[in-house]
Amino acid sequence: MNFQLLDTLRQIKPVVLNISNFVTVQDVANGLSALGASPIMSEESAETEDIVQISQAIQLNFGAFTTEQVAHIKKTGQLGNQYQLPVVVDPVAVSSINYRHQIIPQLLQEFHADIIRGNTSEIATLGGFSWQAKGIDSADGKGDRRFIAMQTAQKYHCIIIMSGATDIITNGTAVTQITNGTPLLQVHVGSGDLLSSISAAFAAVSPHNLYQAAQMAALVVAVSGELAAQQQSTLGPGTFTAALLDELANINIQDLQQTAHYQTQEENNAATN
Ligand SMILES: Nc1ncnc2c1ncn2[C@@H]1O[C@H](COP(=O)(O)OP(=O)(O)OP(=O)(O)O)[C@@H](O)[C@H]1O
Ligand SMILES: Cc1ncsc1CCO
Ligand SMILES: [Mg+2]
Repeated sequence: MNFQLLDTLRQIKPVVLNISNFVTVQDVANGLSALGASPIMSEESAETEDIVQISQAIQLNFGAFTTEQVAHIKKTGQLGNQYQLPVVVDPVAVSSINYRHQIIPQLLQEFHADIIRGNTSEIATLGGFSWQAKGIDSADGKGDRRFIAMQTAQKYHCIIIMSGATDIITNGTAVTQITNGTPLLQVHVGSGDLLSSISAAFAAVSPHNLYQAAQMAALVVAVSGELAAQQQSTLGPGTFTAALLDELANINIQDLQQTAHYQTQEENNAATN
């Protein structure tokens, strides 16, 4: 785990281009900004290439798209690949809605996603596994989440972040499991979207080691949520939202080291298991 990436992110303040959904766009912008990155959002295809040229990473959220936005996402993803920026995809509700189940795998053929971040059912669906979902949320299911995440990473040649009470990060061979967090993150709509955008911010400052970027993104969100839930001022989902933003701004390497609960399995071991 490369904790130093947190300070690097704050020094560089990478510009992260987000195609966000209209539900969580402000959470994503404010969360990125609180952490120390520089968010920019856009819905206009005519300006996409200009914005890609001033960005250090791209996050494409498939939360609520129109036909025009599908074309915009495709163009942005392709330009991201062309300009060699890390591209993060969030396949919101791909498991629950047939239309998305058709469109999202197609989009993933049109450009390469470097990191895909989704909940268990979203990642399982992309990987070709079945897992119950309820709207935007994952539902209970039986299966080996670690195996599903690894297979999906191999299928898409990317890093997978499968979020949940335990976050699983994998490049297809090495695996990290993070058990930090709080059920309030699950209640807060958009904490997954925020994690996806923060993954892009870390990818921007660790472009040659996206696995480390994904590890840090998942750890920072989970630990910030856990510490926010412990604040005396946190009474429920409303106050949690404010406390989460404060924690994202205040969290430092020492907090992470003291609070982190994770296990890693490196490539050599993973290959034999
Ligand atoms: N039961 C839980 N306990 C602790 N942390 C959780 C729990 N469920 C989710 N989290 C944390 O919440 C964050 C978002 O993960 P989640 O799987 O809820 O994403 P999501 O379903 O895509 O969310 P959304 O669609 O609302 O953006 C992650 O940091 C994850 O660790
Ligand atoms: C609630 C909701 N509906 C479409 S996107 C979204 C936010 C989670 O991504
Ligand atoms: Mg989601």
